[in-house]
Amino acid sequence: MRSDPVVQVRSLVKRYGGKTAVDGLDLVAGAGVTAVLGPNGAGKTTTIETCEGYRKPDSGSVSVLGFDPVREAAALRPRVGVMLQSGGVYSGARADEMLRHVAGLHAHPLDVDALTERLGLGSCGRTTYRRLSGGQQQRLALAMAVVGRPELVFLDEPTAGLDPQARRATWELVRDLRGDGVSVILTTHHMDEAEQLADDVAIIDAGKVIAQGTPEELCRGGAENTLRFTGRPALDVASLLKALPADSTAAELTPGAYRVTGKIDPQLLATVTSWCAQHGVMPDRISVERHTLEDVFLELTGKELRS
Ligand SMILES: Nc1ncnc2c1ncn2[C@@H]1O[C@H](COP(=O)(O)OP(=O)(O)OP(=O)(O)O)[C@@H](O)[C@H]1O
Repeated sequence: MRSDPVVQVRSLVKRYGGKTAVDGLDLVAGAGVTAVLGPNGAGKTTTIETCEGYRKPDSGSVSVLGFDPVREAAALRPRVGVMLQSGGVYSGARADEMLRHVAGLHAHPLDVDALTERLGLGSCGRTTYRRLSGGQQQRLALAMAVVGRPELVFLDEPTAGLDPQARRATWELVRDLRGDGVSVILTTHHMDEAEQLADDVAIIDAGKVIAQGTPEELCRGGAENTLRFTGRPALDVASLLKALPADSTAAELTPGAYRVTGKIDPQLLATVTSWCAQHGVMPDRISVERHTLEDVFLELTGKELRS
C-alpha cells in the first residue's frame, strides 16, 4: 500500500509570536491512512493546516502531492479534501445546499444523496448549519471534505464528539475511501481509532515527530510483555518488584490497578500469583497483554496533562 509520499514535511518550523508551535518537524506520509497523534498543543493542527495551505512555514518546506500548498494552491484544491476542526461554513446555509455547492465544484463528485444517507444526514438536508447538532455539523464537514472524490483528504479529529454510531459510520467511510485509493491524513485523540484505521502512525510532541511506524511496529517488542492485575489499592509494589527478575517493572497505575512489565513467561506469572498469595491478595483479574498504542503513546509523551 505504501508508495511515493503524498505528504512530505521537512524541517517545518511555525511560530505564533514567541511561541514555537512546530519545531523542525519531519513527516513523510504515503498512500493509505496516516494517523497523526499527539497531546493537546503538540502542533498537529498547525502542521495539518500548513499542509492544507492555510499557514505559511516560517522555515522548512511542505510538499503535498508534489505541490507547494501555498504557491500551488490552485492546482491542489480540486485534488485535496479538507475537514476543519470547526468553522469555514456560512451558518445560515442549508446542509444540502452546502454539500451540493461543494459537489458542483468538482468534476466527478460522489452521489450527494447516497453520501448524506450514509452519514445519517438524510433528514437534515433543509436544516440550516447553525441548527444542526454538533455531531451533525461534524458529519456534514466530513461529507464536504470527501464529496469531491479527492485523492487526499485531511481529517482533523473527524470523530471528536460523535456518538458511537456516527463514529462507526465515519470509520467505515474512511475504510472505503482507503479502499478506493484515497490517501487520508487524520488527527485523532482516540488511540483505538488510529489502531483500527491507520496504516501508519506519527506521534507528535512539542512540535516534533517523536515516533512513526505502523501500529504493529510501534507496539512491537510489546508482545506479551505486560501483565496486569487488579487487587486492593496501595499494595507494596516495591516488595513485589523484589520478587521479580531484574529487568522487570511493577507499578500501580490507578488505585488497585497494577502493571508488571518485563519478560512475561509462565515463571513470572507464577511469581506474581505466589507473591499475591503470600500477601493475602486475591486479584480480581489477571491478564497478559500486548502493549496497546495508548501504552506506547503515554510512554513516549508522558502522563502529565498538557496546558
Ligand atoms: N493562532 C494561534 N495563535 C497563537 N498560538 C497558537 C495558534 N494556534 C495554535 N497556537 C499554539 O500553538 C501550539 C500548537 O497548537 P496546535 O493547535 O497546532 O496543537 P494540536 O496538537 O493540534 O492541539 P490539540 O490536540 O489541542 O488540538 C499550542 O501551544 C497552541 O496554543
